Amino acid sequence: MTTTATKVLVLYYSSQGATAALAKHVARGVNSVAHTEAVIRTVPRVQPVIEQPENAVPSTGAPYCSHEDLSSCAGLIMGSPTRFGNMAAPLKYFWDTTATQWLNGCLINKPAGVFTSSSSLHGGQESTLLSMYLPLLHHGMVIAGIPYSEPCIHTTHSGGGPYGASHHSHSANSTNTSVQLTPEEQAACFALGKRIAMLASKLAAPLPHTD
Ligand SMILES: Cc1cc2nc3c(=O)[nH]c(=O)nc-3n(C[C@H](O)[C@H](O)[C@H](O)COP(=O)(O)O)c2cc1C
Repeated sequence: MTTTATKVLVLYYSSQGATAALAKHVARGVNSVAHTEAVIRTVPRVQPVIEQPENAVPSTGAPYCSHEDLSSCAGLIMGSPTRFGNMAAPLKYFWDTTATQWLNGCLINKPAGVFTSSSSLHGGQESTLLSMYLPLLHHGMVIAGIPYSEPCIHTTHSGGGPYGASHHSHSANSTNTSVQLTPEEQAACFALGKRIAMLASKLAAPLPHTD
């Protein structure tokens, strides 16, 4: 990570690996923009207190997101599995710890986008994407989806739409998720990452001086 790069936070939760696969392609899109770098972060599972709490550092995969990651990013792209048409509890729990960041306004005017994975095609991808917008709007972020100028949005037969990137994991039961993304799903992730990175670069640029 160079100190001059514009950082775009790719924040996701994934239990079976599909949303993690989407995050990699989103990050690829972010990194395709000059002087912009993806910072990939996850969040711990939420567990009942009678169970063993998570370790402070994950044994594999992306590091856990810190509040410093929020304040230092120039843009944010959030991904969650669809859980009953909504974002997964670990991400909601993370946002519930961000009252200080809401008060100090560290995310205001920064661009944000979202992505999801669901097992059924009409099982709530769009409602999940919209549910993820809510905390981002409360934090004052500028929401951006995927425009119809992207060919993948027209040709996809599974995930990807104007609300954000997505994946149809096809599993009949939620324990057998497919992480194989179609070319259109990959393209939608890339387009979303690239768009948020371009917006972050522009919005992070110093404003012209006026008297
Ligand atoms: C508690 C729970 C609720 C779920 N709710 C939905 C749902 O509403 N609609 C749907 O299509 N899939 C639902 N799923 C399936 C997951 O969204 C799907 O398997 C997804 O691809 C998992 O992503 P991951 O591999 O990143 O964990 C649910 C899974 C679980 C465990």
